[in-house]
Amino acid sequence: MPDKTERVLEARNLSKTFLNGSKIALGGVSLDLYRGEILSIVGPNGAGKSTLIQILLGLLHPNTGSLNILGVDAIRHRRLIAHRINYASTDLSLPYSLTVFENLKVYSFIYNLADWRTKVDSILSDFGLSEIASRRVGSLSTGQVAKLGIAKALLTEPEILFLDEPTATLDPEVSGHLREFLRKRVLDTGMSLLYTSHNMREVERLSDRIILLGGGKIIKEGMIGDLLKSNSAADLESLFLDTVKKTASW
Ligand SMILES: Nc1ncnc2c1ncn2[C@@H]1O[C@H](COP(=O)(O)OP(=O)(O)OP(=O)(O)O)[C@@H](O)[C@H]1O
Repeated sequence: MPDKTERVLEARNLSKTFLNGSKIALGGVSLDLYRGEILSIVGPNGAGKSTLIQILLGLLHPNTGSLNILGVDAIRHRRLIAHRINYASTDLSLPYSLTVFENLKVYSFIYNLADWRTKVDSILSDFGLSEIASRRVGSLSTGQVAKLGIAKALLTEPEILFLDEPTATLDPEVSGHLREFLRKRVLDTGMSLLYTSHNMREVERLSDRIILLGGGKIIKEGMIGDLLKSNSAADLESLFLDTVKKTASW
């Protein structure tokens, strides 16, 4: 069982203003992620979700703040822990002329994986991708490409997986399977999952805890049951809409 009291990520006072932007994209966000936890970041368009995830991934440099990941200062020494983290997003494109199998093979080599064939076969089977292993990525549906992106990220068996809107392009049945798969993976391995989503029903079903961002700041955070109770909300969608309405000046 994962130790849900062990912090794997500790972000303090992260802020970001883009040079060409007129407003603050992220205004002093602090958050923790624990081992074996599923944390979702939700918020309206422009709330700062992508900016936050890109800072956590080291793709953007924050103007202020500190970031500790797996015990390492991840702003200064990310290379020390980069192999223990992975990421998938529908914005990340995979080589289109290669097949599903070739994509996973190439990434196994990039990741320098030992026993890559076993890992690729097992991930293909876990994701129900074996039957389309010889199809070129360019011929796949957007949902199949999204699944392959996540499969690719799991090849390295990361301790922390970041996902940017993982199920945005998936139909309800496929996103249901993916949710079950991710939850099982988290339970079996103690992986921590931090992801962004616009789908409140999905967030309710998958997350242990949520952070609601608005205008670059944390507006609400907590366990879903506690949040619904303390805000007398029937579900996350109504809590979200109510909160967005009250802070419409964003
Ligand atoms: N590269 C950039 N240059 C200038 N401004 C940016 C840049 N990236 C984001 N912003 C601005 O920062 C703010 C936060 O954007 P961000 O993309 O982080 O929000 P988001 O919550 O991910 O939105 P969405 O749900 O639409 O993806 C917005 O005002 C956006 O216009």
